[in-house]
Amino acid sequence: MRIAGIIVAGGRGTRLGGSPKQWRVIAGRSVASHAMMALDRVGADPLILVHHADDIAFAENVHPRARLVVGGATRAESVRAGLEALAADPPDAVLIHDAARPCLTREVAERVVQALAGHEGAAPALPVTDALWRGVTEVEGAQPREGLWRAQTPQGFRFGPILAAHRSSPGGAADDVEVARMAGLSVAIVRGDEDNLKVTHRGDLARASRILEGRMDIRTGHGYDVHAFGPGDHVSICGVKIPHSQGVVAHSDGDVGLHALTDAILGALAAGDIGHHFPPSDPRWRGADSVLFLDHAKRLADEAGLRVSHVDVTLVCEAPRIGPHAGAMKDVIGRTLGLGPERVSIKATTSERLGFTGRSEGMAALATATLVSE
Ligand SMILES: Nc1ccn([C@@H]2O[C@H](COP(=O)(O)OP(=O)(O)OP(=O)(O)O)[C@@H](O)[C@H]2O)c(=O)n1
Ligand SMILES: C[C@](O)(CO)[C@H](O)COP(=O)(O)O
Repeated sequence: MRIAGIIVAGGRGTRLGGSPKQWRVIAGRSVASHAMMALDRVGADPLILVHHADDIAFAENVHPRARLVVGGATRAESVRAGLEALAADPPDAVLIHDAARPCLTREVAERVVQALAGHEGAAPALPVTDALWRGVTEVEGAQPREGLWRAQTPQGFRFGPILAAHRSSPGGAADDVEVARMAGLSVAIVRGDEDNLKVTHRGDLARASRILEGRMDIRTGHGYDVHAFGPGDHVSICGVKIPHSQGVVAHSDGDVGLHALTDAILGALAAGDIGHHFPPSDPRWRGADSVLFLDHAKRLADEAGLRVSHVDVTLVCEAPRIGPHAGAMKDVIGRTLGLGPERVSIKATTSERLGFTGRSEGMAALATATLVSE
């Protein structure tokens, strides 16, 4: 089943006040970006981001796969704009989600998708657990709560029926389930999540931020490598070929910096060490460019849903001098890992002529890598 995602982000956030809530940054990214990533994780494709006409600059930075669509004056009009944008190449189903609900989990979204197998629509909700009253300043009566639910998003639907329902809707519906029900569609209720709150009032941003930060997976790995100097006229360090009076003894290009860094990333992933992934006994890695090893570690991190956020490499040698090449080293590592120069640190030290590095018998490198969940 091909499932598209629509994230409605066209509101003004008047109840919260200040700049529109969906573009505020919590736990490292905008509220809308968290919402978008949640739909991305369940494979929704394409991802439509419906935004206010004034907010194009915010919307452009939300997600690399976002298709931007300008919304309308009400939530229902914004949803309709998103649905119409999909109509030329209709998916089988669509998940419609509030940008203002950044704490959506994969489990809730998957429950909605699974329920679509047997229904035209499905949506998450939580039963009302508090007593309900009617009244303004005094209690005028009790309202039975049995059979009442608090509606959440994403609300999922077969695409054709929900597009037709929105096209024929008179307007004024609070959500897409109401639009669907008015058109006679069946909508299953699936279990929602107390944490899937809609950022609406003061205090909700802080609560959402606490929930997201509590879920964040932050890992650190470290790596260490040594190579002996031997015959040759250059050394490769952190991807940069530096002329030198000696070379290094190694199976690959003997790049201590990239080997230590690759091991640091593998360490954060608890995925063994570089020798496990690229055995020295394997002739394929003879003279290999070590950028290849670093790229492999980055791909393993991507597959685990982790992003390399920062790396720090310390090179230990009496010579060659590292300083003049540190910028080029940062470029190679930054390009391979998708990091800006402010997130790649290259440091160097001599060992005061002590030990094997001090006697220039070889060089060493130490590295740490910090990985965070996407
Ligand atoms: N014209 C509108 C109005 C709302 N929304 C979106 O619908 C979701 C739920 O709406 P709500 O929480 O009411 O957001 P706002 O309308 O922004 O808030 P407020 O009512 O406080 O102004 C939000 O992601 C909001 O951006 C939209 O896409 N287009
Ligand atoms: C769609 C919705 O999130 C379901 O709870 C909600 O109705 C939209 O927010 P609003 O405050 O009603 O605009």
